[in-house]
Amino acid sequence: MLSIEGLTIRSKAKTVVDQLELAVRPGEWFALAGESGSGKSMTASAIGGLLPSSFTAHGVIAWKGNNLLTLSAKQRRSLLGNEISYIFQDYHGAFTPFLRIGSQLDELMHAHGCPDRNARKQRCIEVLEHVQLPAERVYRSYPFQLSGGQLQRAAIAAALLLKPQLLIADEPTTALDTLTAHRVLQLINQIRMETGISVLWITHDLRHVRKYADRIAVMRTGSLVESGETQAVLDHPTHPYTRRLLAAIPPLAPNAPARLPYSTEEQITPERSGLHG
Ligand SMILES: Nc1ncnc2c1ncn2[C@@H]1O[C@H](COP(=O)(O)OP(=O)(O)OP(=O)(O)O)[C@@H](O)[C@H]1O
Repeated sequence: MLSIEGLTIRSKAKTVVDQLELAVRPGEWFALAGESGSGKSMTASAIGGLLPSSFTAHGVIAWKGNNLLTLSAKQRRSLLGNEISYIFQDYHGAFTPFLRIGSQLDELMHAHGCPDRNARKQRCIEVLEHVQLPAERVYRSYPFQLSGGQLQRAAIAAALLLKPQLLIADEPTTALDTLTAHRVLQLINQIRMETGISVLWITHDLRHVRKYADRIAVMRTGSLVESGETQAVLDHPTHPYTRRLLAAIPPLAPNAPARLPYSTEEQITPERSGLHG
């Protein structure tokens, strides 16, 4: 469905993603994991053409027979929302502060070619209900009248409004408390099962990966170190970096051992980490 081949992202100063290969299948939840700065968000941004202007992307991001890296600005605008949409850690950024949620959702549909006012309202209410919000009230609310968890749900509603086939969720729960985060992940999973949408989930936190992700790819300093079925990778990580990430998961009880043994003497050599240059 989405296939990334030989993706390299660089600025004049540095290469932040190096020859990345991965594919997201229809309907699956794919986790792209790795610690801060490993290049996950840059990869996610490249898919929608959202890279900072000082960076260029090379390679292929194949989607429905097109290389997304070669789309025109107009083609990209039509793709975003309609076929591929995003939710981000900073859910406040999804909405303009002083416009009601309803008018912002309405405008999004209007801009994407839905002229019928009643049909727009109906779809907005439907999608707000789908993310389990009190739809009519939220439709009339300003962003600042909602809690963080409600606002992230509204951002998910905005992302789903035009019925995309791929949802890119870039650290969507980092700014939420644990319980709210858990509920948001459950909601995304429920939506995935109901709609068949694929989820590309960017995360530095492996705690929830086992529960939600079908497959996982682990990145380190711009390169892929390991990928496969989630259970196989987490139960039998082949790369020391993956073992280190797993060992960093806080144990459930204060005196419980870490999830997997990890030797601090285990060196991560450039060859094993997949680093180039
Ligand atoms: N706007 C930017 N300008 C310059 N460098 C950037 C910019 N955004 C990210 N970088 C650099 O690109 C590299 C990859 O960053 P990226 O945000 O993709 O990592 P990440 O794995 O998503 O980490 P995080 O979870 O912290 O966002 C890092 O070295 C980072 O410093």
